[in-house]
Amino acid sequence: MRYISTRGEAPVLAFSDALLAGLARDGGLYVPDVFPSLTPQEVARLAGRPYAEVAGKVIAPFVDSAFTPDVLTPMLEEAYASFRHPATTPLVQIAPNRFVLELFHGPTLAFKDVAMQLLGRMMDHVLTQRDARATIVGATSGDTGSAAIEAFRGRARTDVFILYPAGRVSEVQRRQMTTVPDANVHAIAIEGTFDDCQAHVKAMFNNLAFRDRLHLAGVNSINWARIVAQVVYYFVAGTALGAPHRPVSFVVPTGNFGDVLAGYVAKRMGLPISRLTIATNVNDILVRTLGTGRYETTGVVPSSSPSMDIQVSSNFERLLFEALERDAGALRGLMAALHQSGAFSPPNSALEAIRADFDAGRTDETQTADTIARVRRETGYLLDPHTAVAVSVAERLAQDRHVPQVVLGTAHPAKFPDAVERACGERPALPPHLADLLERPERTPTLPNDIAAIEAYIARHARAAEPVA
Ligand SMILES: Cc1ncc(COP(=O)(O)O)c(C=O)c1O
Ligand SMILES: N[C@@H](CCOP(=O)(O)O)C(=O)O
Repeated sequence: MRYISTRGEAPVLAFSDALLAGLARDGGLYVPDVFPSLTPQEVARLAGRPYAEVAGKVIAPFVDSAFTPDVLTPMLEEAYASFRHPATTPLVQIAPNRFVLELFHGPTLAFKDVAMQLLGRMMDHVLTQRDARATIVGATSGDTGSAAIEAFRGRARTDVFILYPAGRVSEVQRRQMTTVPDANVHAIAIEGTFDDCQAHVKAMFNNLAFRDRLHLAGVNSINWARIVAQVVYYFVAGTALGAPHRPVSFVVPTGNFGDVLAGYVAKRMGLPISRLTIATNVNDILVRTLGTGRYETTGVVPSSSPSMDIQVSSNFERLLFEALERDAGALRGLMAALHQSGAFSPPNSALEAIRADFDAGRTDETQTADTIARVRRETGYLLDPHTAVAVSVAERLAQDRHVPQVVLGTAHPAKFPDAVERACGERPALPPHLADLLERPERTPTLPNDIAAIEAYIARHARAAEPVA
């Protein structure tokens, strides 16, 4: 399997190189040159198998010789042993034919742990093989940052620098990043939005001299390995509900488009997915795009589901690339328009291709709070605000009642205690391993929303930085 850039002008890479590369050198995102597929018999054999075993079968076609089964299998077993639920990602029924796929039983209580626990181990393995070091730079609206810090803390070959928007993440999310004492961890508050943080990360990758001098690597979902690891739970849930013998639909709380893109990859690999529904909060650029045909950024509005307060959805580029039938030149044109004017209009054929697989719906703040309160009252189940956004969209969809509908449960409600308490009067408690989080000392510099200041800070603290030539 080789990896090509969506913009068509970067070197073609093997998996291990794409793993360390982050953004492609032409500013694009790496994708496999072909999507591997599983036969219906192979899909059927995944039903009821342990999570790590399913992960081995789904991930194997994407990796290279650095991850032979004798390396990958123990790595997967170790990664998912860190989850607090024996099923790793259990399904919980909340209504007739509607299920929540709980993805938040990992160490930092959000779905990001599923991929990050593996990514940390994979990167360490490749860096050790090469006797190399890397400087990880990432942007977070709250959850990627804590998951990355947890996965990389204390690792000798990596320093991790996470940019988060000051004042725009929950207190629990911030403290999960700022209370980690390991010297290789740097959680940096930026006076801006998540979109600003993500733009700075991309700018650092596009500054080739800086990138090479610091040996930059990325752990956001610009990294293809993140997507692959997330494909696994679609197969786990789909086969538990009858695939390949019957189709399943998924409703996905969406921001940067990594999670729902993983569902699309699962479908391309042979999982019978009927519909993939993009669920957004009031930051609804993707809903507007599917509705009007125009992708147009507006200002980010803070919400009770802050991890989805995103306007520039990185992985939408990967879907557009497919919808444009892999025409990298056409994609470069759309991305140039986005850069110049903050908007673009994909051709009708691409929009139709997207609408053939995807629906989209938006949930406002009142609907989110009402959904948390009502579902708690009627079923006893406590939703976090991100999952509530998707449950609300799911309830309003015209749904084929013969197709099971799975809502991705992306975070534990205790990560957002204020929003949950405002909605339903109950304050969810943190699990025992985080019980004293609010008492732990914090360490977090604040930097201006300025790429020069950020690069200077990272260059000063990164152990992998080569001297300036
Ligand atoms: C809790 C939670 N739900 C949903 C999302 C949206 O996921 P994605 O960015 O993959 O679309 C995020 C952030 O990524 C998140 O942290
Ligand atoms: N919601 C995310 C934003 C970054 O998304 P990623 O999947 O590209 O890492 C977060 O919690 O940080």
